[in-house]
Amino acid sequence: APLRLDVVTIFPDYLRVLNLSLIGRAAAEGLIDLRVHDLRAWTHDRHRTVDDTPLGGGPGMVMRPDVWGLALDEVLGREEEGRPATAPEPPRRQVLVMPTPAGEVFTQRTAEDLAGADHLVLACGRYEGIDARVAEHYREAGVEVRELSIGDYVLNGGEAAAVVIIEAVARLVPGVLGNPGSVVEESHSRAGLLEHPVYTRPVTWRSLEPDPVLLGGDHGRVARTRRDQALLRTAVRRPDMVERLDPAELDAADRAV
Ligand SMILES: Nc1ccccc1-c1cnco1
Repeated sequence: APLRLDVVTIFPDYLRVLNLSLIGRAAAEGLIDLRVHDLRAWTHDRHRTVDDTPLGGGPGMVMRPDVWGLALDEVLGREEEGRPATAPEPPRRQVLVMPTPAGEVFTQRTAEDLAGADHLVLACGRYEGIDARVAEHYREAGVEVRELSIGDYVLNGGEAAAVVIIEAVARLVPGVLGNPGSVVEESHSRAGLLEHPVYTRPVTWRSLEPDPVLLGGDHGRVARTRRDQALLRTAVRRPDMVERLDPAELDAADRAV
């Protein structure tokens, strides 16, 4: 069955970018079942209100739990407040993903984990966030809830984070990428090093040339040069990654070249 992706947002148009290229084709090929929902469809009032002032005071607005509860019950297929469940049998792995600056950091490992789910529901919060009881309610109800940050910077809402998470996860779904080979050799995955610099023709460009080793046919030397470039780049740009390097893995990478 295709990976089902539901996104709930007050800016559904923001997610239209997902209909392009990779994800669009995968959806067209039935590998992914992407549905975007306007949260306001579940509002009760004429003004279609989704937020209110923070309890305890303070600036900004908080998104209401009652509106989110109705939306997520339906999208998760859960029976609540009188509506029968539509969750498919046998029970599949559902994950409620809530982008938030206060979340656990989303990494390639997280993407690999989420790619193994059957159904991802992404709740995109705006303003100061979604009432904390929403995550609490669904956790208590036994739903796998993942509050995820895509990095330490401030966005206006979860939509951009949702696009990032969906792209990183969807490309891991078998069949979505044309050439599965490219999924393996990538930054942040090969022996914990950054990707080496890449070059192509013309060999000389504005009097700049790549390391001549790359122009020879000695694949062993090319591989060693690339590993050295990856190590140097990682040491300069990501000292945090160098500390986490497992020397045994490095030796393995060494032996592999
Ligand atoms: N800043 C935000 C505001 C709203 C929803 C998500 C975020 C976020 C997610 N990852 C980093 O920031």
